[in-house]
Amino acid sequence: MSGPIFALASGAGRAAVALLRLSGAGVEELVAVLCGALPEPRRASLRRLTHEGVVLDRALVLWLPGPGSYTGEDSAELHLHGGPAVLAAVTEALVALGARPAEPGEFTRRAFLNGRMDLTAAEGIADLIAAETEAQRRQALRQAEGGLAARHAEWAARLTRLLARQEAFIEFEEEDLPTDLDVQVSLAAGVLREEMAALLADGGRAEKLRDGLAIAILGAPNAGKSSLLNALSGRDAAIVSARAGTTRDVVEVRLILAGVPVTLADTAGLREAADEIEAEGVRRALARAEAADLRMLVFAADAEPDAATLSLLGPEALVVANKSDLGDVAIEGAIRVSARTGEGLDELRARLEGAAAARAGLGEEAALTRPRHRAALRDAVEWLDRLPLAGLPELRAEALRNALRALSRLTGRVDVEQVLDLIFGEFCIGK
Ligand SMILES: Nc1nc2c(c(=O)[nH]1)N(C=O)[C@@H](CNc1ccc(C(=O)N[C@@H](CCC(=O)O)C(=O)O)cc1)CN2
Ligand SMILES: Nc1nc2c(ncn2[C@@H]2O[C@H](COP(=O)(O)OP(=O)(O)OP(=O)(O)O)[C@@H](O)[C@H]2O)c(=O)[nH]1
Ligand SMILES: [Mg+2]
Repeated sequence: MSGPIFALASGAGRAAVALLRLSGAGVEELVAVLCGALPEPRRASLRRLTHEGVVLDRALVLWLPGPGSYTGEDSAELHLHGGPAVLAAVTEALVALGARPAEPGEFTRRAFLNGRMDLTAAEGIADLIAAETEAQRRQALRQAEGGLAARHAEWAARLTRLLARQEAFIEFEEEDLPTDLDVQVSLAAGVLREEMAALLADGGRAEKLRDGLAIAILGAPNAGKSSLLNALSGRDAAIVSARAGTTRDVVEVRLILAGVPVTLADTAGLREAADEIEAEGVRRALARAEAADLRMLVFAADAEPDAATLSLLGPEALVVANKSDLGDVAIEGAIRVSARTGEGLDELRARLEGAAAARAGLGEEAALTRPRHRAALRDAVEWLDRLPLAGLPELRAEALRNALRALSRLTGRVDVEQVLDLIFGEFCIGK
Protein backbone atom coordinates (compact mmCIF):
# COMPACT_ATOMS: atom_id res chain seq x y z
CA MET A 1 0.00 0.00 0.00
CA SER A 2 1.27 3.49 -0.84
CA GLY A 3 1.02 6.56 1.39
CA PRO A 4 -2.28 8.31 2.06
CA ILE A 5 -3.72 10.57 -0.64
CA PHE A 6 -6.92 12.61 -0.66
CA ALA A 7 -9.03 14.47 -3.20
CA LEU A 8 -12.34 16.20 -3.57
CA ALA A 9 -14.36 13.54 -5.39
CA SER A 10 -17.62 15.45 -5.80
CA GLY A 11 -18.31 17.87 -8.64
CA ALA A 12 -16.69 21.30 -8.58
CA GLY A 13 -18.62 24.41 -7.58
CA ARG A 14 -20.81 25.24 -4.61
CA ALA A 15 -22.85 22.31 -3.41
CA ALA A 16 -24.48 21.22 -0.17
CA VAL A 17 -22.10 18.33 0.36
CA ALA A 18 -18.46 17.86 -0.63
CA LEU A 19 -17.15 14.31 -0.86
CA LEU A 20 -13.53 13.96 0.16
CA ARG A 21 -11.96 10.66 -0.61
CA LEU A 22 -8.90 9.14 1.09
CA SER A 23 -6.82 6.11 0.25
CA GLY A 24 -3.55 4.48 1.29
CA ALA A 25 -1.54 3.20 4.20
CA GLY A 26 -2.24 5.28 7.26
CA VAL A 27 -5.85 6.14 6.45
CA GLU A 28 -7.06 3.99 9.35
CA GLU A 29 -5.02 6.02 11.84
CA LEU A 30 -6.00 9.28 10.15
CA VAL A 31 -9.72 8.57 10.37
CA ALA A 32 -9.38 7.42 13.97
CA VAL A 33 -7.66 10.69 14.89
CA LEU A 34 -10.21 12.90 13.09
CA CYS A 35 -13.22 11.01 14.48
CA GLY A 36 -11.84 10.30 17.95
CA ALA A 37 -12.23 6.57 17.28
CA LEU A 38 -12.46 4.37 14.20
CA PRO A 39 -16.10 4.14 13.04
CA GLU A 40 -17.68 0.81 12.16
CA PRO A 41 -16.38 -0.31 8.74
CA ARG A 42 -18.51 0.20 5.61
CA ARG A 43 -21.29 2.09 7.41
CA ALA A 44 -22.16 5.75 7.23
CA SER A 45 -21.46 7.30 10.62
CA LEU A 46 -22.18 10.87 11.64
CA ARG A 47 -19.06 12.19 13.40
CA ARG A 48 -17.65 15.45 14.67
CA LEU A 49 -14.28 15.83 12.93
CA THR A 50 -11.69 17.37 15.21
CA HIS A 51 -8.06 18.23 14.81
CA GLU A 52 -5.89 19.59 17.63
CA GLY A 53 -8.93 20.47 19.68
CA VAL A 54 -10.72 22.35 16.89
CA VAL A 55 -14.02 21.02 15.53
CA LEU A 56 -13.77 21.15 11.72
CA ASP A 57 -17.20 19.88 10.66
CA ARG A 58 -19.98 17.46 11.49
CA ALA A 59 -19.71 14.95 8.67
CA LEU A 60 -20.81 11.57 7.45
CA VAL A 61 -17.79 9.29 7.54
CA LEU A 62 -17.26 6.00 5.73
CA TRP A 63 -14.34 3.84 6.81
CA LEU A 64 -13.66 1.38 3.97
CA PRO A 65 -10.86 -1.03 4.85
CA GLY A 66 -8.89 -2.66 2.05
CA PRO A 67 -8.74 -4.84 0.11
CA GLY A 68 -12.50 -4.63 -0.45
CA SER A 69 -12.40 -0.99 -1.51
CA TYR A 70 -12.32 0.86 -4.84
CA THR A 71 -8.52 1.18 -4.77
CA GLY A 72 -7.95 -2.06 -2.89
CA GLU A 73 -6.25 0.00 -0.17
CA ASP A 74 -7.58 1.18 3.16
CA SER A 75 -9.89 4.03 2.20
CA ALA A 76 -12.35 6.47 3.66
CA GLU A 77 -14.90 9.02 2.56
CA LEU A 78 -15.70 12.25 4.37
CA HIS A 79 -19.06 13.68 3.32
CA LEU A 80 -18.48 17.29 4.42
CA HIS A 81 -20.56 20.43 4.30
CA GLY A 82 -19.84 22.00 0.92
CA GLY A 83 -18.37 25.36 1.92
CA PRO A 84 -14.86 26.30 0.79
CA ALA A 85 -13.75 27.08 4.36
CA VAL A 86 -14.79 23.61 5.55
CA LEU A 87 -12.81 22.05 2.73
CA ALA A 88 -9.80 24.26 3.48
CA ALA A 89 -9.82 23.38 7.19
CA VAL A 90 -10.15 19.64 6.61
CA THR A 91 -7.49 19.72 3.88
CA GLU A 92 -5.10 21.47 6.22
CA ALA A 93 -5.72 18.89 8.94
CA LEU A 94 -5.19 16.00 6.50
CA VAL A 95 -1.87 17.43 5.31
CA ALA A 96 -0.79 17.99 8.91
CA LEU A 97 -1.61 14.32 9.55
CA GLY A 98 0.64 13.19 6.69
CA ALA A 99 -1.69 12.86 3.69
CA ARG A 100 -1.09 14.62 0.38
CA PRO A 101 -3.43 15.73 -2.43
CA ALA A 102 -3.87 13.05 -5.09
CA GLU A 103 -2.64 13.43 -8.67
CA PRO A 104 -5.31 13.26 -11.39
CA GLY A 105 -6.46 9.67 -11.80
CA GLU A 106 -4.33 8.43 -8.91
CA PHE A 107 -7.13 6.54 -7.13
CA THR A 108 -7.90 4.61 -10.29
CA ARG A 109 -4.18 4.15 -11.02
CA ARG A 110 -3.83 2.52 -7.60
CA ALA A 111 -6.91 0.40 -8.28
CA PHE A 112 -5.23 -0.82 -11.49
CA LEU A 113 -1.89 -1.46 -9.78
CA ASN A 114 -3.68 -3.42 -7.05
CA GLY A 115 -5.38 -5.60 -9.65
CA ARG A 116 -8.84 -4.19 -8.94
CA MET A 117 -9.43 -3.40 -12.62
CA ASP A 118 -7.68 -3.62 -15.97
CA LEU A 119 -6.67 -0.72 -18.21
CA THR A 120 -9.79 -0.85 -20.37
CA ALA A 121 -12.03 -0.65 -17.30
CA ALA A 122 -10.04 2.33 -16.02
CA GLU A 123 -10.44 4.03 -19.41
CA GLY A 124 -14.14 3.25 -19.29
CA ILE A 125 -14.44 5.03 -15.95
CA ALA A 126 -12.59 8.07 -17.32
CA ASP A 127 -14.94 8.08 -20.33
CA LEU A 128 -17.97 7.72 -18.08
CA ILE A 129 -16.93 10.80 -16.13
CA ALA A 130 -16.43 12.69 -19.40
CA ALA A 131 -19.59 11.37 -21.13
CA GLU A 132 -21.86 14.16 -22.32
CA THR A 133 -24.42 12.19 -24.27
CA GLU A 134 -26.56 9.13 -23.66
CA ALA A 135 -24.77 7.04 -26.29
CA GLN A 136 -21.37 7.99 -24.86
CA ARG A 137 -22.56 7.05 -21.38
CA ARG A 138 -23.69 3.62 -22.52
CA GLN A 139 -20.47 2.93 -24.40
CA ALA A 140 -18.31 4.05 -21.46
CA LEU A 141 -20.27 1.99 -18.94
CA ARG A 142 -19.96 -1.11 -21.11
CA GLN A 143 -16.21 -0.70 -21.19
CA ALA A 144 -16.01 0.12 -17.46
CA GLU A 145 -17.95 -3.07 -16.75
CA GLY A 146 -15.49 -5.17 -18.71
CA GLY A 147 -17.00 -5.47 -22.20
CA LEU A 148 -13.66 -5.16 -23.95
CA ALA A 149 -11.73 -6.94 -21.19
CA ALA A 150 -14.01 -9.98 -21.51
CA ARG A 151 -13.30 -10.23 -25.23
CA HIS A 152 -9.60 -9.87 -24.50
CA ALA A 153 -9.71 -12.59 -21.85
CA GLU A 154 -11.40 -15.02 -24.21
CA TRP A 155 -8.91 -14.38 -27.02
CA ALA A 156 -5.93 -14.44 -24.67
CA ALA A 157 -7.02 -17.80 -23.25
CA ARG A 158 -7.27 -19.35 -26.73
CA LEU A 159 -3.98 -17.85 -27.80
CA THR A 160 -2.33 -19.10 -24.62
CA ARG A 161 -3.56 -22.62 -25.30
CA LEU A 162 -2.13 -22.48 -28.82
CA LEU A 163 1.16 -21.23 -27.48
CA ALA A 164 1.23 -24.03 -24.92
CA ARG A 165 0.71 -26.63 -27.64
CA GLN A 166 3.40 -25.11 -29.82
CA GLU A 167 5.80 -24.95 -26.87
CA ALA A 168 5.10 -28.57 -26.02
CA PHE A 169 6.06 -29.49 -29.56
CA ILE A 170 9.48 -27.95 -28.95
CA GLU A 171 9.96 -29.53 -25.53
CA PHE A 172 8.77 -33.00 -26.34
CA GLU A 173 9.49 -33.43 -30.02
CA GLU A 174 9.98 -37.20 -29.87
CA GLU A 175 6.88 -37.76 -27.79
CA ASP A 176 3.54 -38.87 -29.07
CA LEU A 177 2.33 -35.52 -30.28
CA PRO A 178 0.14 -35.19 -33.34
CA THR A 179 2.30 -34.77 -36.44
CA ASP A 180 -0.10 -32.24 -37.94
CA LEU A 181 0.12 -30.02 -34.85
CA ASP A 182 1.52 -27.14 -36.88
CA VAL A 183 -1.47 -27.25 -39.18
CA GLN A 184 -3.93 -27.46 -36.29
CA VAL A 185 -2.33 -24.51 -34.54
CA SER A 186 -2.24 -22.46 -37.75
CA LEU A 187 -5.91 -23.17 -38.43
CA ALA A 188 -7.00 -22.18 -34.92
CA ALA A 189 -4.83 -19.07 -35.06
CA GLY A 190 -6.42 -18.20 -38.40
CA VAL A 191 -9.88 -18.29 -36.84
CA LEU A 192 -8.69 -16.04 -34.02
CA ARG A 193 -7.10 -13.68 -36.51
CA GLU A 194 -10.38 -13.32 -38.40
CA GLU A 195 -12.30 -12.51 -35.24
CA MET A 196 -9.78 -9.81 -34.36
CA ALA A 197 -9.84 -8.42 -37.89
CA ALA A 198 -13.65 -8.26 -37.71
CA LEU A 199 -13.47 -6.08 -34.61
CA LEU A 200 -10.84 -3.89 -36.29
CA ALA A 201 -13.14 -3.41 -39.29
CA ASP A 202 -15.64 -1.36 -37.29
CA GLY A 203 -15.01 1.82 -39.26
CA GLY A 204 -13.78 3.55 -36.10
CA ARG A 205 -17.34 3.91 -34.83
CA ALA A 206 -16.58 3.65 -31.15
CA GLU A 207 -13.74 6.17 -31.37
CA LYS A 208 -16.01 8.56 -33.23
CA LEU A 209 -18.67 8.27 -30.55
CA ARG A 210 -16.01 9.20 -27.99
CA ASP A 211 -14.44 12.06 -29.96
CA GLY A 212 -17.41 13.33 -31.93
CA LEU A 213 -18.25 13.35 -35.63
CA ALA A 214 -17.28 16.06 -38.12
CA ILE A 215 -19.96 17.10 -40.61
CA ALA A 216 -19.11 19.66 -43.31
CA ILE A 217 -21.75 21.74 -45.13
CA LEU A 218 -20.55 22.38 -48.68
CA GLY A 219 -21.99 24.01 -51.77
CA ALA A 220 -22.02 26.98 -54.13
CA PRO A 221 -22.22 30.53 -52.78
CA ASN A 222 -25.76 31.53 -51.87
CA ALA A 223 -27.09 27.96 -51.85
CA GLY A 224 -28.19 28.58 -48.26
CA LYS A 225 -25.49 26.70 -46.31
CA SER A 226 -25.31 29.25 -43.50
CA SER A 227 -29.10 29.44 -43.34
CA LEU A 228 -29.23 25.66 -42.91
CA LEU A 229 -26.54 25.71 -40.21
CA ASN A 230 -28.60 28.25 -38.31
CA ALA A 231 -31.82 26.31 -38.80
CA LEU A 232 -30.27 23.01 -37.67
CA SER A 233 -28.55 24.49 -34.64
CA GLY A 234 -31.50 26.67 -33.69
CA ARG A 235 -29.38 29.75 -33.31
CA ASP A 236 -27.98 32.60 -35.34
CA ALA A 237 -24.45 31.22 -35.54
CA ALA A 238 -23.45 32.28 -39.07
CA ILE A 239 -24.03 35.50 -41.03
CA VAL A 240 -26.62 35.09 -43.79
CA SER A 241 -26.89 37.54 -46.66
CA ALA A 242 -28.12 37.73 -50.24
CA ARG A 243 -24.57 38.48 -51.39
CA ALA A 244 -22.70 35.48 -52.75
CA GLY A 245 -19.46 34.87 -50.88
CA THR A 246 -20.65 35.90 -47.42
CA THR A 247 -19.03 33.10 -45.44
CA ARG A 248 -15.25 32.88 -45.49
CA ASP A 249 -14.15 31.45 -42.16
CA VAL A 250 -15.39 28.03 -41.15
CA VAL A 251 -18.24 28.46 -38.65
CA GLU A 252 -18.61 25.55 -36.24
CA VAL A 253 -21.59 24.53 -34.17
CA ARG A 254 -21.69 21.65 -31.66
CA LEU A 255 -24.81 19.49 -31.78
CA ILE A 256 -25.95 16.15 -30.44
CA LEU A 257 -27.47 13.91 -33.10
CA ALA A 258 -28.84 10.52 -32.03
CA GLY A 259 -26.70 10.68 -28.89
CA VAL A 260 -23.57 11.36 -30.91
CA PRO A 261 -21.65 14.62 -30.40
CA VAL A 262 -21.27 16.35 -33.75
CA THR A 263 -19.39 19.38 -35.00
CA LEU A 264 -21.33 20.90 -37.89
CA ALA A 265 -19.13 23.16 -40.00
CA ASP A 266 -20.48 25.83 -42.34
CA THR A 267 -17.98 26.72 -45.07
CA ALA A 268 -17.35 29.29 -47.80
CA GLY A 269 -19.24 28.81 -51.07
CA LEU A 270 -17.24 26.89 -53.65
CA ARG A 271 -16.33 28.92 -56.75
CA GLU A 272 -13.48 30.70 -58.51
CA ALA A 273 -12.91 33.22 -55.77
CA ALA A 274 -13.15 36.97 -56.39
CA ASP A 275 -10.27 37.85 -54.04
CA GLU A 276 -7.54 36.24 -51.98
CA ILE A 277 -9.57 36.22 -48.76
CA GLU A 278 -12.39 34.33 -50.42
CA ALA A 279 -9.83 32.04 -52.08
CA GLU A 280 -8.49 31.16 -48.64
CA GLY A 281 -12.07 30.50 -47.53
CA VAL A 282 -12.57 28.08 -50.42
CA ARG A 283 -9.29 26.33 -49.57
CA ARG A 284 -10.48 25.88 -46.00
CA ALA A 285 -13.85 24.63 -47.21
CA LEU A 286 -12.19 21.97 -49.35
CA ALA A 287 -9.91 20.97 -46.47
CA ARG A 288 -13.00 20.48 -44.30
CA ALA A 289 -14.64 18.47 -47.05
CA GLU A 290 -11.61 16.23 -47.07
CA ALA A 291 -11.43 15.77 -43.30
CA ALA A 292 -15.16 15.40 -42.62
CA ASP A 293 -16.80 12.14 -41.60
CA LEU A 294 -19.92 13.22 -43.44
CA ARG A 295 -20.42 15.76 -46.24
CA MET A 296 -23.69 17.60 -46.65
CA LEU A 297 -23.82 18.96 -50.21
CA VAL A 298 -26.19 21.87 -50.57
CA PHE A 299 -27.66 22.88 -53.94
CA ALA A 300 -30.24 25.58 -54.61
CA ALA A 301 -33.46 24.23 -56.11
CA ASP A 302 -33.84 27.34 -58.26
CA ALA A 303 -30.51 26.94 -60.08
CA GLU A 304 -28.66 24.32 -62.10
CA PRO A 305 -26.27 22.26 -59.93
CA ASP A 306 -22.76 23.72 -59.95
CA ALA A 307 -19.75 21.71 -61.06
CA ALA A 308 -17.62 22.35 -57.95
CA THR A 309 -20.21 20.84 -55.60
CA LEU A 310 -21.08 18.05 -58.05
CA SER A 311 -17.42 17.01 -57.99
CA LEU A 312 -17.79 16.21 -54.27
CA LEU A 313 -20.66 13.80 -54.89
CA GLY A 314 -20.13 10.29 -53.63
CA PRO A 315 -22.09 7.45 -52.10
CA GLU A 316 -21.37 8.81 -48.63
CA ALA A 317 -22.62 12.35 -49.25
CA LEU A 318 -25.95 13.69 -48.03
CA VAL A 319 -27.44 15.73 -50.88
CA VAL A 320 -29.75 18.63 -50.11
CA ALA A 321 -31.81 20.79 -52.48
CA ASN A 322 -32.45 23.99 -50.53
CA LYS A 323 -34.84 26.81 -51.46
CA SER A 324 -37.58 24.33 -52.33
CA ASP A 325 -39.95 27.30 -52.04
CA LEU A 326 -38.30 28.88 -55.10
CA GLY A 327 -37.90 26.05 -57.59
CA ASP A 328 -37.76 22.34 -58.28
CA VAL A 329 -34.65 21.65 -60.31
CA ALA A 330 -34.22 17.88 -60.20
CA ILE A 331 -31.17 16.71 -58.24
CA GLU A 332 -30.79 12.98 -57.95
CA GLY A 333 -31.37 11.65 -54.42
CA ALA A 334 -31.66 15.11 -52.90
CA ILE A 335 -33.72 15.95 -49.83
CA ARG A 336 -35.86 18.97 -50.68
CA VAL A 337 -35.77 21.58 -47.94
CA SER A 338 -36.36 25.26 -47.43
CA ALA A 339 -34.41 27.08 -44.77
CA ARG A 340 -36.91 29.90 -45.31
CA THR A 341 -40.22 28.03 -44.78
CA GLY A 342 -38.87 25.10 -42.75
CA GLU A 343 -40.10 22.56 -45.29
CA GLY A 344 -38.16 19.28 -45.18
CA LEU A 345 -36.01 20.30 -42.20
CA ASP A 346 -37.41 17.51 -40.01
CA GLU A 347 -36.50 14.98 -42.66
CA LEU A 348 -33.03 16.50 -43.06
CA ARG A 349 -32.50 16.27 -39.30
CA ALA A 350 -33.69 12.66 -39.29
CA ARG A 351 -31.33 11.81 -42.14
CA LEU A 352 -28.43 13.45 -40.34
CA GLU A 353 -29.28 11.53 -37.17
CA GLY A 354 -29.39 8.27 -39.13
CA ALA A 355 -26.02 9.02 -40.71
CA ALA A 356 -24.49 9.98 -37.37
CA ALA A 357 -25.78 6.81 -35.72
CA ALA A 358 -24.46 4.68 -38.59
CA ARG A 359 -20.98 6.22 -38.44
CA ALA A 360 -20.63 6.50 -34.70
CA GLY A 361 -23.39 4.49 -33.07
CA LEU A 362 -22.95 1.84 -30.45
CA GLY A 363 -21.29 -1.19 -31.92
CA GLU A 364 -20.67 -4.46 -30.20
CA GLU A 365 -20.32 -5.16 -26.52
CA ALA A 366 -16.56 -5.02 -27.07
CA ALA A 367 -15.65 -1.80 -28.83
CA LEU A 368 -12.30 -0.25 -29.73
CA THR A 369 -12.73 3.20 -28.23
CA ARG A 370 -9.10 4.39 -28.46
CA PRO A 371 -6.33 4.33 -31.03
CA ARG A 372 -4.18 2.31 -28.66
CA HIS A 373 -6.77 -0.52 -28.69
CA ARG A 374 -6.61 -0.58 -32.45
CA ALA A 375 -2.80 -0.55 -32.47
CA ALA A 376 -2.55 -3.44 -30.03
CA LEU A 377 -5.04 -5.54 -31.95
CA ARG A 378 -3.44 -4.73 -35.29
CA ASP A 379 -0.06 -5.88 -33.95
CA ALA A 380 -1.58 -9.11 -32.69
CA VAL A 381 -3.14 -9.74 -36.12
CA GLU A 382 0.21 -9.10 -37.82
CA TRP A 383 1.97 -11.66 -35.64
CA LEU A 384 -0.73 -14.22 -36.36
CA ASP A 385 -0.34 -13.50 -40.07
CA ARG A 386 3.30 -14.57 -39.86
CA LEU A 387 2.52 -17.87 -38.20
CA PRO A 388 1.89 -20.07 -41.23
CA LEU A 389 5.09 -18.76 -42.84
CA ALA A 390 7.23 -19.52 -39.82
CA GLY A 391 8.77 -22.97 -40.25
CA LEU A 392 10.68 -23.78 -37.07
CA PRO A 393 8.58 -24.59 -34.00
CA GLU A 394 10.64 -22.03 -32.07
CA LEU A 395 9.73 -19.28 -34.55
CA ARG A 396 6.08 -20.29 -34.49
CA ALA A 397 6.03 -20.16 -30.71
CA GLU A 398 7.74 -16.79 -30.85
CA ALA A 399 5.06 -15.42 -33.21
CA LEU A 400 2.29 -16.69 -30.92
CA ARG A 401 4.01 -15.25 -27.87
CA ASN A 402 4.34 -11.87 -29.56
CA ALA A 403 0.69 -11.95 -30.63
CA LEU A 404 -0.29 -12.65 -27.03
CA ARG A 405 1.95 -9.87 -25.76
CA ALA A 406 0.48 -7.38 -28.28
CA LEU A 407 -3.06 -8.41 -27.36
CA SER A 408 -2.33 -8.04 -23.67
CA ARG A 409 -1.42 -4.39 -24.13
CA LEU A 410 -5.20 -3.89 -24.31
CA THR A 411 -5.71 -4.71 -20.65
CA GLY A 412 -2.18 -3.95 -19.51
CA ARG A 413 -1.67 -7.40 -18.07
CA VAL A 414 0.73 -9.87 -19.63
CA ASP A 415 0.00 -13.10 -17.93
CA VAL A 416 3.23 -15.09 -18.04
CA GLU A 417 2.07 -17.20 -15.13
CA GLN A 418 -0.95 -18.24 -17.11
CA VAL A 419 1.24 -19.48 -19.96
CA LEU A 420 3.44 -21.46 -17.60
CA ASP A 421 0.41 -23.02 -15.90
CA LEU A 422 -0.89 -24.20 -19.22
CA ILE A 423 2.42 -25.53 -20.43
CA PHE A 424 3.10 -27.47 -17.26
CA GLY A 425 -0.48 -28.23 -16.38
CA GLU A 426 -2.36 -29.14 -19.53
CA PHE A 427 0.27 -31.54 -20.80
CA CYS A 428 0.72 -34.18 -18.14
CA ILE A 429 3.51 -35.97 -19.91
CA GLY A 430 4.90 -37.28 -16.66
CA LYS A 431 8.33 -35.77 -16.92
N1 LIG B 1 -19.74 7.65 -2.39
C1 LIG B 1 -19.26 7.09 -3.49
N2 LIG B 1 -20.01 6.99 -4.58
C2 LIG B 1 -19.49 6.43 -5.73
C3 LIG B 1 -18.18 5.94 -5.75
C4 LIG B 1 -17.39 6.05 -4.56
O1 LIG B 1 -16.21 5.66 -4.51
N3 LIG B 1 -17.98 6.63 -3.46
N4 LIG B 1 -17.70 5.36 -6.93
C5 LIG B 1 -16.34 5.28 -7.21
O2 LIG B 1 -15.86 5.09 -8.26
C6 LIG B 1 -18.63 4.93 -7.96
C7 LIG B 1 -19.15 3.57 -7.64
N5 LIG B 1 -18.16 2.58 -7.87
C8 LIG B 1 -17.53 1.86 -6.89
C9 LIG B 1 -16.87 0.71 -7.26
C10 LIG B 1 -16.31 -0.09 -6.30
C11 LIG B 1 -16.38 0.25 -4.97
C12 LIG B 1 -15.87 -0.65 -3.93
O3 LIG B 1 -15.60 -0.22 -2.83
N6 LIG B 1 -15.79 -1.92 -4.20
C13 LIG B 1 -15.43 -2.94 -3.23
C14 LIG B 1 -16.62 -3.24 -2.34
C15 LIG B 1 -17.81 -3.72 -3.09
C16 LIG B 1 -19.06 -3.94 -2.24
O4 LIG B 1 -19.39 -3.10 -1.40
O5 LIG B 1 -19.70 -4.95 -2.44
C17 LIG B 1 -14.94 -4.17 -3.93
O6 LIG B 1 -15.13 -4.29 -5.13
O7 LIG B 1 -14.34 -5.01 -3.28
C18 LIG B 1 -17.01 1.44 -4.62
C19 LIG B 1 -17.59 2.24 -5.57
C20 LIG B 1 -19.72 5.93 -8.09
N7 LIG B 1 -20.28 6.33 -6.81
N1 LIG C 1 -36.29 31.73 -50.63
C1 LIG C 1 -35.32 31.17 -49.91
N2 LIG C 1 -34.21 31.86 -49.64
C2 LIG C 1 -33.23 31.27 -48.93
C3 LIG C 1 -33.35 29.96 -48.46
N3 LIG C 1 -32.22 29.65 -47.79
C4 LIG C 1 -31.44 30.73 -47.84
N4 LIG C 1 -32.04 31.71 -48.53
C5 LIG C 1 -31.49 33.02 -48.82
O1 LIG C 1 -30.40 32.87 -49.71
C6 LIG C 1 -29.39 33.83 -49.43
C7 LIG C 1 -28.06 33.15 -49.16
O2 LIG C 1 -28.17 32.42 -47.97
P1 LIG C 1 -26.90 31.97 -47.12
O3 LIG C 1 -27.38 31.07 -46.08
O4 LIG C 1 -26.10 33.14 -46.71
O5 LIG C 1 -26.12 31.19 -48.25
P2 LIG C 1 -24.66 30.51 -48.19
O6 LIG C 1 -24.74 29.25 -48.93
O7 LIG C 1 -24.20 30.45 -46.80
O8 LIG C 1 -23.81 31.56 -48.99
P3 LIG C 1 -22.22 31.87 -48.90
O9 LIG C 1 -21.86 32.05 -47.48
O10 LIG C 1 -22.07 33.11 -49.67
O11 LIG C 1 -21.53 30.72 -49.53
C8 LIG C 1 -29.89 34.66 -48.26
O12 LIG C 1 -30.51 35.81 -48.72
C9 LIG C 1 -30.92 33.73 -47.62
O13 LIG C 1 -31.91 34.44 -46.91
C10 LIG C 1 -34.54 29.23 -48.78
O14 LIG C 1 -34.75 28.08 -48.42
N5 LIG C 1 -35.49 29.90 -49.50
MG1 LIG D 1 -22.61 31.24 -45.84
